[in-house]
Amino acid sequence: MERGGKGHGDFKKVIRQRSLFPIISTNHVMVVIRRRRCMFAMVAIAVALTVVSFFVGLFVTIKDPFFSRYHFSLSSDAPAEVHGSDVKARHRSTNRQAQGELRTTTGTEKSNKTKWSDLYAKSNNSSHHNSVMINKTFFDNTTKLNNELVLPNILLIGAQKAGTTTVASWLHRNGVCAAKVFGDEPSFYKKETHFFDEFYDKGIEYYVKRFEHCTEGVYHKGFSLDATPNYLNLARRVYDTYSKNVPANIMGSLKLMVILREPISRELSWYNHKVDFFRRGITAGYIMNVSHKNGTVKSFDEYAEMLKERVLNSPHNAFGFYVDHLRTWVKLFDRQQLLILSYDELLQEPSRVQMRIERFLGMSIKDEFSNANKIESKHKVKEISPHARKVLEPLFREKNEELYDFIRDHPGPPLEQTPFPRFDNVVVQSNHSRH
Ligand SMILES: Nc1ncnc2c1ncn2[C@@H]1O[C@H](COP(=O)(O)OS(=O)(=O)O)[C@@H](OP(=O)(O)O)[C@H]1O
Repeated sequence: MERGGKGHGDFKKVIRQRSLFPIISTNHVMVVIRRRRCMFAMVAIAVALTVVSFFVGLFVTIKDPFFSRYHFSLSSDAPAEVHGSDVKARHRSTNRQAQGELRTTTGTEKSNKTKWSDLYAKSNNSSHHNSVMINKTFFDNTTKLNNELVLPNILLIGAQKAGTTTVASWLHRNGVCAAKVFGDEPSFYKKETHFFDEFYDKGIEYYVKRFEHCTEGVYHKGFSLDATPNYLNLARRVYDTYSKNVPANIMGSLKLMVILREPISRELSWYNHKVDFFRRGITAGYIMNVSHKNGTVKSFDEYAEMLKERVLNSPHNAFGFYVDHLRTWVKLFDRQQLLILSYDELLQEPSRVQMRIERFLGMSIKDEFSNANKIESKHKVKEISPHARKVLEPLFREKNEELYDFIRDHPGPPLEQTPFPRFDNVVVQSNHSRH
């Protein structure tokens, strides 16, 4: 049926007729059209590829200075473990990202499955000693820090009175960069910056000032150390500061170390420290609780009674409740970043502690520990009385048990002592009689 105008059949016919004239057939036209479509598609793909490669190129150019400036530490290639927290899961994914970047950069690194033992074996190879990064990264362009941020990449977080001065000075003597001491500040700032406990409010610039010289190249290990033992209960602040200011892959190579000492003996050592300072006329607030109101010095028995009250009133501040603090660290940081050391081993077999630290950091040190920060005073209390023990043992017993379980259930780097020695199996008193 015709509806006015030409029907569909007529239209085809016209095309066919027109196509016959002068040279090309309809089939030819269709083929040409198809080829053109093909060509358009190919041109479109080519344009798209060009655009994509342009942006990839731009991205790599922007990132390139970053790659060339940083040496990635072995630990950024380490498998991350997650113990169920969101933060840790995020950390793991960023670690994977770092591994991806590392492979892109060098094309030679191993996959996620690289074993820690392999990494340690690699780190024994001298060519790897220098490949440990300095935590140095681009900072917010609006800061006045030359667009660089330098934070220490080893934190010795405690415990107070557990031989931290000995370990820190050994590392400093052997090429690990120490914090800068300004003007007439006391020299202990070289070891302990107290940023996270005392000067946190001063902001990151304050911390950076202490370590910015550590990029000068004279520190052949590429390591810088803050050994403030008061950080033990400040994991959250450390995590917040590093995670805000340092790329996740570099943050993953932060090395954390802690030395644990039997808590009652640690308290005795801290008591002796404070009494010594008090007798020398130093009256900082934290020292005053070793004295009575009339200015006489408390005995350790009296001090133990007071300590018990304080710990029960504010358990989260008790340094001797190691397990509580370690739980937080391990929630926020990868367990493989944290090396737990034993004071008793430091006392009895220092060379083994040295070996653990060397392997954990990936460096080799010929020098040995010397015995630092030992108080020599005729007033020093050397033995824990039965009374003080009776007061303090019940306070720490349960937490000690939790600690052993925790360390067993959360295995650390392979170089860590396993099993961790129970405090009640080892000599409880300090090194007084041994050195
Ligand atoms: N090599 C070695 N082996 C065993 N014990 C050692 C060693 N070096 C230091 N010490 C003892 O550790 C105590 C001081 O620890 P810290 O340096 O961490 O103290 S501080 O928190 O920095 O004030 C202090 O303990 P006490 O003597 O019991 O008070 C030091 O004597």
